[in-house]
Amino acid sequence: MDNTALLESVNLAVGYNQGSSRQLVLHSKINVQLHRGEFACLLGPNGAGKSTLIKTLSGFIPKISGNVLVDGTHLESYKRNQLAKVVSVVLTEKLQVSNMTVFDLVALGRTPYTDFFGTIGKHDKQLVMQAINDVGLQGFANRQLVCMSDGERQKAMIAKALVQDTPLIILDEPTAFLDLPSKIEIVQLLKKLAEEKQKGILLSTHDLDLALQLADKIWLLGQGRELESGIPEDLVLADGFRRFFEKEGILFDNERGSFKVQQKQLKAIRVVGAGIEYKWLSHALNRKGYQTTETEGDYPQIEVDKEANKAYVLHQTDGSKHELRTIEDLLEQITLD
Ligand SMILES: Nc1ncnc2c1ncn2[C@@H]1O[C@H](COP(=O)(O)OP(=O)(O)OP(=O)(O)O)[C@@H](O)[C@H]1O
Repeated sequence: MDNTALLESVNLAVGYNQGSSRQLVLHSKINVQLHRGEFACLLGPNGAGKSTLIKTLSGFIPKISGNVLVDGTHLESYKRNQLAKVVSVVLTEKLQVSNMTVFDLVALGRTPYTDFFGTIGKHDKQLVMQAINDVGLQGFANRQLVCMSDGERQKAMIAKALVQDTPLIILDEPTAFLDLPSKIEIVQLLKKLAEEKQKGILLSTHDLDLALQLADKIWLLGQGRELESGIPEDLVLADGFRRFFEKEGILFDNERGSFKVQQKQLKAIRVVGAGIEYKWLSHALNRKGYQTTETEGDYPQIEVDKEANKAYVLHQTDGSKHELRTIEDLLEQITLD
């Protein structure tokens, strides 16, 4: 099996040339690899340099130094049309082609395979319609892009990348304008393409939760830090998300794999029980500033008693007892007492 990485950076420095002698170097010594069949997500806070890295890896902006290899060959050695058969790129810039239809835009993805006049054949048309369906834009083929929402246009751009039929696909925040079900659909579709067609797919995203669930590899980028890459679980265990994302008052919960807002927890309360009711009751109490504990003490106690159909039994420190059906009623009762 060919083990050459589809995309590789070697001591890559990325940034911007500002005038004749000034350079803004955002990151240097980036060494990463993306292999066939791999679905990688690039994550990092705002301004970390994700778009800059994506644009450098896909040849849209020049590197500062180091090398980018695409399928083992230096990026600069590719002729434009050759490169278009190896890598398709979806950037976030707003489209300037507003009087085009979805079909016309997606069909542009076939350009590397068409003749001098850009004529597209029956097979190309089928691929275009298939890609339009794959991204969930059934019925939109003849719609003008100007008459579509940002999310729909974003799906059309992804369809264009799909019909380009390249082994490597690089996308900069492709799900930024999509609603949650569409985000999941698109990310799943890209993951499936990586798996089934052995493509290498790299996307930058702020959807940490989706990346944790679906990425084969995560690349973490932060300001002034070296890029760290690995499988999601190893990065969590190495405190990667804490180091790259935590801010004052916002904590990454390594157990759950998600962020939580740090609340001032002043009052202790004992919670006894199990199951989903127990989990969401603790959630509500933490949100209201209670520190929940399972240890007995001189503070109120709540039993989660779903079986007996009373749901929540509150024992106050003065000996009073209240049986409540919802968490909302319970929170009100605690405040009243
Ligand atoms: N053309 C440019 N010239 C100079 N500096 C730039 C240019 N484009 C971006 N920058 C700067 O480079 C840094 C990284 O920007 P970049 O867009 O790569 O970050 P990002 O991680 O993609 O951020 P976000 O999550 O907000 O999209 C920022 O400080 C930005 O201001």
